[in-house]
Formats: sequence, structure tokens, C-alpha cells
Amino acid sequence: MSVIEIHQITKDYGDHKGVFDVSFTVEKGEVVGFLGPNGAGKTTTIRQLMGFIAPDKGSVSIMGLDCFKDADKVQAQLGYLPGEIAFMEDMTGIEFIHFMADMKHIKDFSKAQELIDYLELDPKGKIRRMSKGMKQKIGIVIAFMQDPSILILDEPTSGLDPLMQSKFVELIKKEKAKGKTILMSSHIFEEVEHTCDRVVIIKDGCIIATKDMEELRHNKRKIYEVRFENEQDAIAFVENHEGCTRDGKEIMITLKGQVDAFIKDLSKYTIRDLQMRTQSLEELFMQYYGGEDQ
Ligand SMILES: Nc1ncnc2c1ncn2[C@@H]1O[C@H](COP(=O)(O)OP(=O)(O)OP(=O)(O)O)[C@@H](O)[C@H]1O
Repeated sequence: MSVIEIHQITKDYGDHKGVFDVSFTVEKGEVVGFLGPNGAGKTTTIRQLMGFIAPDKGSVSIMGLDCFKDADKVQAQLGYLPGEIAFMEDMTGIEFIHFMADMKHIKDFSKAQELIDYLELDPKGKIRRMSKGMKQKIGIVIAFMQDPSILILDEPTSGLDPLMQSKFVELIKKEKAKGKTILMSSHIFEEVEHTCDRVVIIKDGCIIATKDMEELRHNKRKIYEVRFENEQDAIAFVENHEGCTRDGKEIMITLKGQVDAFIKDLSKYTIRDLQMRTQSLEELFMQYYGGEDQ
């Protein structure tokens, strides 16, 4: 049995909005990234995992419990960071954290204090006067403070500065080392690359790819940028090479293998400059987002 099991769920909001026949699992100890463009259906899926809404069709379970029917039991086991946190704005940060700790029957506050210190959060002020980043840190403290074995995080680093984003990556790595099962949606490719074992990509409410991170790293293509001596040669080269783009005397092509024929063809021309770089994970994901074939 997988820790998280999403089986053929559909939640149809009409007008092609919602999620359609979505299935995936998260295994024990796995960190899975849930990626997709705005409005793709990530939060809608996560809300069904939290039991806030029921699927029209299909089923969602965590540790064998139905996420909607057994919502209370499921939620009690989870650490959850919502995409948009509903705060009690008149409370101070620390009052709100204590309030949530009481709701979750957390007696030992040491983990919460450890997280407050780690995230360099000053929780004394009123929430209504806090920045987006400070509020996000409060959300992270609340999600992690009960030391849950399963974490569901909806865009966890939204609003955090780069230093805090990398501290968050370290936090996920530590939790992963402890065997935690984590599902997190994200728009930040670097954090996904550094933390996830697998990524599930959703677009227009449907899963379009599930990829092992190692496999993705291995499949990264190489991007070649070539500056020709004269434009006519660049034009001729582009005509003979599919997927090649040109800007004046410069051409750009993305290759996976096939490099020998490319270099031999290039040698027929006078070349001013040649640069090669490995495709970033972001560029790779953009192919999925844009719907290009892999
Ligand atoms: N309660 C609702 N009623 C009608 N439409 C909804 C409802 N909730 C979500 N939607 C629509 O369903 C689609 C998926 O929304 P969702 O919030 O799941 O996307 P997302 O992948 O989390 O996007 P983002 O990255 O922008 O947070 C969107 O078009 C959204 O407008």
C-alpha cells in the first residue's frame, strides 16, 4: 500500500476547469514534487487529499483511510501547509502558533521553537502587520511542529527570500532523511531539483507526466549556440536542421545525442564562436508546460 493513493479522481468545476481522471501515488519516504502552470489543478488535488472537498469520481486515500470520509483521522496525521493560509489576523504570530498547537493537541513545543529559531522568525508582532514571508514562515512552523510522518505542502516557499528558500530546502532534506513522506507543489524548479525523488506534472487538470528525478537529470539535453562568420551560412544551416532557431548570424539548437552529425555539418562553415550548455531543469519542464513531445 502506498502512503498517498490518488485513484482516477475527477472534480469538474465546468468550463474545463478542475481535475480529470487524475491518478498518482506517493510511497513511504518519498518526496514528490507536484508541478504545473497556474490553474492546472494542483490545489484542487491537494484539497481533496485534505478532505476539504470530495471528488466527483474516483478515490483519495492516505495510509489506507479515505481522505473525505475519514477526514478528521487523516488530517490528524498530517502536516499541511495551505497555499493560502487563513490567519487570525488579530493574534500575534506566537499566539496563533500556540492556538494551532492546542488544536493539534501538541504538548511539546520544543520542535515549534526549534523551527522558529531556524527560520529566524520573530513571531511576537500582530499577524496583520506581518509581511508575506513572515506569514509563510508561521505556516511552515505549524505544518512541521508536530513532527508528522506525512507532509503536504502547497507552494511552501512562496514569499520567502532566496536565503530562506535554501534553508527550506535543507529542512526538507533533513525531514527526508528521517523517512518522512512529502508531497509538495511548487513553481520553483531549483527547490524541486534539490529535494524531490519524483515529479508529477499536471496541465489543464490532467497528469501529463510522472518522472523520476534521476531519469530527468540524465535526459537533460544540450543547448548549442553557434555564431557564424556570415549570415547566409547561418540561414543555410537553419534550413537543413529541424528545431534550429536563428537570430542574425547566431543559431541555437537543442540536441540529445546526434552531436556527431551536427559537428560535421558545422565544420563546413566558418564559425566565429561555439558555446554549449546543459539544459536547466526549468527549460526541461517548460517543454512539458508548453506541450512539446519528450
Ligand atoms: N471552487 C471552485 N469553483 C470553480 N472553479 C474553481 C474552483 N476552485 C478552483 N477552480 C478552478 O480550477 C482550476 C484549477 O485551480 P487550482 O487552484 O487547482 O490550480 P493550481 O494548479 O493550484 O494553480 P496555481 O499554481 O495558480 O495555484 C482553475 O481554473 C480554477 O480557477
